Amino acid sequence: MITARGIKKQFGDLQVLKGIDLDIRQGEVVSIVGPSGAGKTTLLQILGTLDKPNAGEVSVNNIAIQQLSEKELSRFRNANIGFVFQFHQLLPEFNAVENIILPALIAGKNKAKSEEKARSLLAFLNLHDRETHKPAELSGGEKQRVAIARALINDPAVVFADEPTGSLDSQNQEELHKLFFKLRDEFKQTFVIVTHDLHLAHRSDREIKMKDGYIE
Ligand SMILES: Nc1ncnc2c1ncn2[C@@H]1O[C@H](COP(=O)(O)OP(=O)(O)OP(=O)(O)O)[C@@H](O)[C@H]1O
Repeated sequence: MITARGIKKQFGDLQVLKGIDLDIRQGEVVSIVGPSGAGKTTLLQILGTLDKPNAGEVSVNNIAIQQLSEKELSRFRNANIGFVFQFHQLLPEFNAVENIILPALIAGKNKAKSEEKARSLLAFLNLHDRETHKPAELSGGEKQRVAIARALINDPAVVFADEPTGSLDSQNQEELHKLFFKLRDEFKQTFVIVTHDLHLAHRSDREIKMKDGYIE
């Protein structure tokens, strides 16, 4: 479902990715682990089409990313890819439902239907009583679950998550782990997760270990 071949990336003189080949199948929870500076986030950004490699090719759902124009790429990304970051990046002035439906509105979907879907996602995430709460009125774990609902609103082929449990305590980390696996089991949702959380990595379907710009 995601194929990367010969990915290289450098920033100035620094060669961060030195030739990465990778295949990710639908319904897999894949963790990318490795020491700080190994290139994990850089790889995630390239797989997620947020950054371009200096060499190599990425395809998502059989679409070769480098062949898309910038406009086609943003449309493709919004429709096919969900993102979850360490810090939720919810908009403070919007409530949970309003935050979740933003990618759907950008994709031109019907507002009422999107709200209905946002509410059912919130119910699935055990947040049915938080629909009208703004981010400041939610706990860290709740904010992260709202961010996951936002990532899922357009039924993405894949969700990329960068340290999604990094700002959570162990109980909330555990809840988020369970949620990833529940979404995989019930919806065949694919996740690619950069993490220092080894408990999560060990429970994943696959652990990809990076070191110095290579996969070990
Ligand atoms: N935009 C950039 N410009 C210059 N250097 C960068 C840029 N992004 C990343 N780097 C450098 O590339 C290297 C790899 O960074 P990356 O964030 O991919 O590592 P990482 O494995 O995710 O590390 P961590 O676990 O600390 O988040 C680091 O040395 C970093 O400083």
